[in-house]
Amino acid sequence: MASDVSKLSDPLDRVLSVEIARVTERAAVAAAMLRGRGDERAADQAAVDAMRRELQAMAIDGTVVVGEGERDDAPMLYVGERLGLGGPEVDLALDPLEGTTICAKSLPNALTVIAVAARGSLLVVPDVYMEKIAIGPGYAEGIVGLDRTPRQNIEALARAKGVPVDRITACILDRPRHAKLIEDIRATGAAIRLIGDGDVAGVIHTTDPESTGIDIYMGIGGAPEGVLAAAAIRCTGGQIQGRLQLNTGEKRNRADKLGLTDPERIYKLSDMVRGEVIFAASGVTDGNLLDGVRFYASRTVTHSLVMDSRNGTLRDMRTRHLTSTASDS
Ligand SMILES: O=P(O)(O)OC[C@H]1O[C@](O)(COP(=O)(O)O)[C@@H](O)[C@@H]1O
Repeated sequence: MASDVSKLSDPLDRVLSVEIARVTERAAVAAAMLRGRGDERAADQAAVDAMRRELQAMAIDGTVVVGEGERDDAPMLYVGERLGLGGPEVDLALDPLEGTTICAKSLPNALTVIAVAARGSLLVVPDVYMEKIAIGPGYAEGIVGLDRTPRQNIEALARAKGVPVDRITACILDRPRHAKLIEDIRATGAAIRLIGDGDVAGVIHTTDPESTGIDIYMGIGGAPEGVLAAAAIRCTGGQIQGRLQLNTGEKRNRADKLGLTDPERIYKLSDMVRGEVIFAASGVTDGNLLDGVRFYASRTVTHSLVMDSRNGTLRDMRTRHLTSTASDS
């Protein structure tokens, strides 16, 4: 089947946008069974196994473009792996457990995440760091950017939002590399929500500041997570920019091989996601936008967001799984 965007509106693909929730739900249940056990690897492996099993059973011809790593390092869900029973040719960007440490410590905002797009429409990035900036919908294009200082960005956002700077909250990963960024933002008077992990959630939180209290995401995290976050922003509206952190020859070579030849390039949303996309995330632990998995005697309940850029839908889904089927995947 052809992979152009128009084919993504056929009936089979409409089913896909709901079916994809099953993939993140099953991964979330598997990871949640290992919440708070202090074993990051086990939780991640459980999520990987569940996600892979569900993807294998779908009527797609999927290729992992953002996954668990290179083929040699990742036996499953590696970049380039083909998944599915056959059907529309799609790119898969996934993170079976975004926030492995969060899950192992049972802290907020661990997610399972996937984005599905027509083949060739997602930016393929090396597994390096990416500097990111993101804001939610409703602002003029380009009011913030990686080519500006933190102060310029915070002040521009406050002006656009019509509030004083001290009403703005930025979300940043709590890392030593962000010491200067944090200092610069605090100097403006803005507040900072420091998160231990999980910058896909951090970016998504900017799309609903009234619920999450987060207006802007800034800082350096994983490049694969940047593409996943961009897929979500493509569905919700909003803006994101990313710049790969190619500070060694080896990293520049890896980027070069993927055709990313300019180490200074700022990637915009339209560079990272070049077409329509379906994005799904399920909560593993409780968070600002998604509840974690709830286990009861007879059922397990998952909470997911499924977004589809083709029709601008955002489904906020709670799914009950009979206990006998929720954990047997
Ligand atoms: O922990 P680092 O090296 O600063 O990397 C940041 C990246 O790690 C995460 O916090 C969590 O990633 P994992 O789920 O792979 O542990 C990402 O959200 C973020 O992009």
